[in-house]
Amino acid sequence: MVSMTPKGEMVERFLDFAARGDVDQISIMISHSNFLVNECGQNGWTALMFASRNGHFEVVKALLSKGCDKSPVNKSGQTAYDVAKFWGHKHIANLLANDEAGSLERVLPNAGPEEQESYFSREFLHRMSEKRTDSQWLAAKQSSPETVFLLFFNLNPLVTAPADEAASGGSDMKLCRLRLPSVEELLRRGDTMVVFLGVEKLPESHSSSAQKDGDDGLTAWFALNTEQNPMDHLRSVDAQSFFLKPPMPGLLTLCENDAGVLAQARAVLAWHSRYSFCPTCGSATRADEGGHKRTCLQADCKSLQGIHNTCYPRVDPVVIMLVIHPDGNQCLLGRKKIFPPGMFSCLAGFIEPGETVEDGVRREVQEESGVRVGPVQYIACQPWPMPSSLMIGCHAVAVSTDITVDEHEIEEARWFTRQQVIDAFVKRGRPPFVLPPRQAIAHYLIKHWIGINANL
Ligand SMILES: NC(=O)C1=CN([C@@H]2O[C@H](COP(=O)(O)OP(=O)(O)OC[C@H]3O[C@@H](n4cnc5c(N)ncnc54)[C@H](O)[C@@H]3O)[C@@H](O)[C@H]2O)C=CC1
Ligand SMILES: [Mg+2]
Ligand SMILES: [Mg+2]
Ligand SMILES: [Mg+2]
Ligand SMILES: [Zn+2]
Repeated sequence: MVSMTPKGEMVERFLDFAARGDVDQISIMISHSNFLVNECGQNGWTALMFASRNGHFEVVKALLSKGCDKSPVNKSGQTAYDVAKFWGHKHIANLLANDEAGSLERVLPNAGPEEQESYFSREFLHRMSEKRTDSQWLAAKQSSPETVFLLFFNLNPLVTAPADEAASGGSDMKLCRLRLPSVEELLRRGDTMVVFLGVEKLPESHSSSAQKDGDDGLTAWFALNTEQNPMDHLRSVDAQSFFLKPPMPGLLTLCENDAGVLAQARAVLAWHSRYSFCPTCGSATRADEGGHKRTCLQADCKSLQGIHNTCYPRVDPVVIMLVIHPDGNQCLLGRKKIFPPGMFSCLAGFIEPGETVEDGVRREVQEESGVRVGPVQYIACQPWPMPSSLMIGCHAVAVSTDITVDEHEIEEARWFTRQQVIDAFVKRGRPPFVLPPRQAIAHYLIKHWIGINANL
């Protein structure tokens, strides 16, 4: 074993405290030996990287307050920011990114924009997928008075309008959070689909004090769907509540938190309502794993051997793209017949088997508009729960400009100048077209293009 100098030992001890989140020890050691904040250990990691790896927000804050350098990279070329981002500690990544020169750009000079939160994407529950197979835990949660139930009737969620609906323009609708007494009767009915969504995220300071009596103190959420009007079976439900329909534009009126949980719940419930029979052999199936799996009841069915994606909720990838003219100053937008009058949006289409995102973008644009596309860059994505798409948003550069629309799909496609797009955003004079709603990723892709070019 290689023997260490006293300084080396001190550094390793310091890094260990950072990795374990011991903010008190970290502060004491820094007060004597400030140089420690920028030291790295034998594996090339600094204290900031260890704290970022393990999600120790307070340690990261303490290190930064002592002038710690955020730019060093480990042997894989990752900064503390990259480490935090990779392990999903968004709050730490944000803290580290608020910086004159973003470290991501230094390491990956061609990196795209920061991860973008979109409508339908906010995760305020912790999914706790490891509990889906714990039927005892799930049953206990289903009969707990703390548990929250969301109710859907034919995939339409039960909501309440905000008290000052006039002031909010009918937006910010809330999903009704029902408790056990309201839904007890529905839960007993065999035709109610039940899906475990997750548990409320706990503040970092949460201790294990709530764990007495075998209760873990976690508030679970479930989604229920019925295909028969459940109103007769509900108890003590707010008289103002109602089932929101149709999905478009109804689902776009929810508040941001609720849109996120709705996207998860509705996509899984829609899958159950469309896949009641086994896609492999046509037999009846049973919902398992808290509603995240369907198992065929036919003992010799192929779907029971190995892992089959037919047994799990589906997500359909869709590319959606803003195509930019070779002159850099115009973008291509199209309209479908079903769009509201005057609205133009980004072209979009389902990815086909064996296709990359880039090839999907090039094919769909050519099919729908006749325009040929060169470089494609990923920008952001959005779950789209109608019924269960994942919109993969890109910018793409055209290499030809003549338009021939596919009339089956698109009524009209046109190049719009940057000025026309800005006029549509600010609704100045008589804008040449209406933008898609702000909740749609198409809106963000267009806005992002305008932002990119703002100073040119
Ligand atoms: N969030 C947003 O900003 C926007 C979302 N969208 C969504 O993107 C989705 C796809 O866009 P489209 O232009 O309709 O796709 P598309 O251009 O591929 O054409 C739709 C046709 O593709 C076929 N298809 C292939 N795979 C399919 C699948 N897995 N599910 C259903 N149909 C499939 C069907 O024949 C369908 O009529 C739509 O569901 C739409 O709601 C579309 C535009 C904007
Ligand atoms: Mg399309
Ligand atoms: Mg298409
Ligand atoms: Mg298509
Ligand atoms: Zn089967």
